[in-house]
Amino acid sequence: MMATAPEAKVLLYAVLEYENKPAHVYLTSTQLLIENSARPRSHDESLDARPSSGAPHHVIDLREVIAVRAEHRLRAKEKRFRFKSQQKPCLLQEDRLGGTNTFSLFMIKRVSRHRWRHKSSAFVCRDYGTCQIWIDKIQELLKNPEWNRPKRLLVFINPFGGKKKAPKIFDEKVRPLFELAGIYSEVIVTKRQYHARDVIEEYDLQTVDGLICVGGDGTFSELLNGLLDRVNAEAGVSQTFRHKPVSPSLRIGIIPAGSTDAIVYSLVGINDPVTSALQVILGDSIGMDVTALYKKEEFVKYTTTMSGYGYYGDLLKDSETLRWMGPRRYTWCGFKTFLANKAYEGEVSFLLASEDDSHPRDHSICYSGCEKCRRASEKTAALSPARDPQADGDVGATGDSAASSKRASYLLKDGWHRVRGRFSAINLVTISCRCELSPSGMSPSSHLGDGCTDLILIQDCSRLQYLRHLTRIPDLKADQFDFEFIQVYRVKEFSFQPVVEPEDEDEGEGEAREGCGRHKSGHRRLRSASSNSVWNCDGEVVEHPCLYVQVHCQLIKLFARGVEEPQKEDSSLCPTCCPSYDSDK
Ligand SMILES: Nc1ncnc2c1ncn2[C@@H]1O[C@H](COP(=O)(O)OP(=O)(O)OP(=O)(O)O)[C@@H](O)[C@H]1O
Repeated sequence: MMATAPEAKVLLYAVLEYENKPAHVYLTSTQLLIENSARPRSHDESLDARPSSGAPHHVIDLREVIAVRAEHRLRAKEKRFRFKSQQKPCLLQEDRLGGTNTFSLFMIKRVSRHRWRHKSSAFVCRDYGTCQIWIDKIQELLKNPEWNRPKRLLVFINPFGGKKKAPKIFDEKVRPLFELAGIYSEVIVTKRQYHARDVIEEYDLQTVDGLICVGGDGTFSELLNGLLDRVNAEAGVSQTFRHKPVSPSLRIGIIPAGSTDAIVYSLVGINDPVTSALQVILGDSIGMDVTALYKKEEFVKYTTTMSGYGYYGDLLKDSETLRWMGPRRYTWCGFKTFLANKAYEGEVSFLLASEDDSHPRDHSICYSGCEKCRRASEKTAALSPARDPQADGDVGATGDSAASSKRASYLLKDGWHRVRGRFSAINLVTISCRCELSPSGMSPSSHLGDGCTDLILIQDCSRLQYLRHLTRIPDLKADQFDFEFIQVYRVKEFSFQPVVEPEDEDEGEGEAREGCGRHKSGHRRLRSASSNSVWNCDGEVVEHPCLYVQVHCQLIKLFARGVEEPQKEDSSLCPTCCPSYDSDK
C-alpha cells in the first residue's frame, strides 16, 4: 500500500534489503514502513530516523501480519547487500549456531472477492544480531493486547458433516497456518452428535482463548449451545422462560466444512477455510445475535441463523432420512416439498423493532464495521440487564413497508402485532443466511448484530407464486419479498400458535403467556399431527409447532471480520507498488 510518512513513533530503523533492493525500513507500533532508496542514508540505525515526507512508501500493516520468522531456507549466495556502505556488509548467511540475517513477514493478501491467502516478504539485515532485534520487536508488537489474538484453541472437527472432509481441511489448510502463527490447538474429532457439547460442559475453558468449529452450521450450533449453557450455569442463570443469558468471554471461530455453511457465508462472504483461519489468527472479532427458542415456556435451544415453519420445516424433516445423499438431499427434498405445496393455519404474534432499527427491505447490507450493529450494541450495553425492552417502550413503531402490511395485522394493547392465516412458510431470519445457492441470502438486509430477526410471512399461495418467490432468492438484483402474498417485518420477539394444536398442549397455556404475544385464544385442541408442520431451527427439527423466540443482541463473539465492502477490498489490492501482490487464488 502506498502511503506518506506516519506520525507514529519509530521504534526501529535500519537499512535492510527488501525485494533485492536496499530500503530504509521503519517500524512503528502498528506499521512497517519501507522507503526504497538507492542512496542509503547511513547505517547508524538511529531511532531518530524519520521517513522522508512525500516520498513513496510501501506500508505493511502489522494488524494484517500473521507471523514473523527467521528465514533459514534462503541460500546465502543469493543474498548480499547490493549497495556500497561505509560499514562493509557481511555475507548474508546462517552463522554456526543457526542464526540467520534474514527474516520473513507473513501477512494476509486479498486474492479475490472475500478470499484471503497469505504471502511472505523477506528482509535481509546486515548481520544476525540486527535480524534478531527486528524479529523480537515485531513478535512483541504482534502480541498487542488490543488485537486479542488467540494463543491456545480448542478445536472440534466433525468428520461426519458436509462432504466429510473436515479432518483433511484442518490438517492440510488450517493446522499449518495455526502453527506458523504459534497457536497451540488441542483437537477433538467428534464421535457422535452432542459430543462437542458434552466436552464443553466439562472442559477447563480457562486454559483456552477460543473454541474452533471445523464443520457446518449444525456443529457450530452445538458449540454455541454448549458454551452458553456452561456460562449460564456458572453465572447461576437458569434457562427459564424469557431468561437473560450471559454473554461468554470466549470467542468461537468457524472453519467451514459443512453442507450449507450459512453462518460463515454471512460472516465472511465466502466459505473458504483458509480465509476463516486467517481471521482467527488475526484475532478478528464480531458480535452476532442469538435467538432463544422456547416451546410453550420450556427453553429449547439457542439459534443464530434461521427458524422456518412450513416449507423449510417440511423440507428438513424429509431430508433427515436421506443424509446418505449428502448436500444434494436439500435440493431433492426442496423439490418434493414444493410439489406438495402445503399450507398451515395459525397465528403469528410479534414485537416490532423500533423505528431506527431499520427494515428488512431497506437494502442496507451488513458490512464489516457496520454502523447499525455498532449502535445496537451500544444501546444494549446501555440497558441495564434488569430492564425489559417491552417496558422501555422499545416497541410498536412500523417501518414504511411494514405499514403496507397493516391490513393483515392489528396492534393490541400490549404492543404485540398479530397475523392470523394460512401460511406456506413462516421464516425467521436472524442473519442474512447467505449460501452458495443464495449469494445475497434469505434476508439480504439482515444484520449480524442489530438485535433483531427478520420475519417473513408467506401466505398460502399457488405453486407458481411460490416458485416465482423461490427463483428470486438466488438473484442478486431481484427483490424476493416484492409479492402480494409476502409480508416482512423486523422483530425482536415472536411467537407462533397453530390453530390446530397437538393434543398434549397444557390447558392454561394461553393465560400463562399473556403479555408476551400470547392471549386466551381458545384454540382448538385436536389430534391431527399432519395439520401442523415442524420447525427447522438452525437445521435441526423442533417437532413442537408452538414456538416463542426472543433475540439477544450480539450475545456471542466470533473470530471473524464481517463481510468486507467491495471498495475496501479493491483498495487493499495494490498491483503497482506492492511487487508481492499476487492475483492468483
Ligand atoms: N461423528 C459424528 N457422527 C455423527 N454425527 C455427528 C458426528 N459429529 C458431529 N455430528 C453431528 O452432525 C451434525 C451435522 O453436522 P454439520 O452441521 O457440521 O454438517 P452439515 O449438516 O452437513 O452442514 P450444514 O449444517 O452447514 O448444512 C451436527 O448436528 C453434529 O452434531
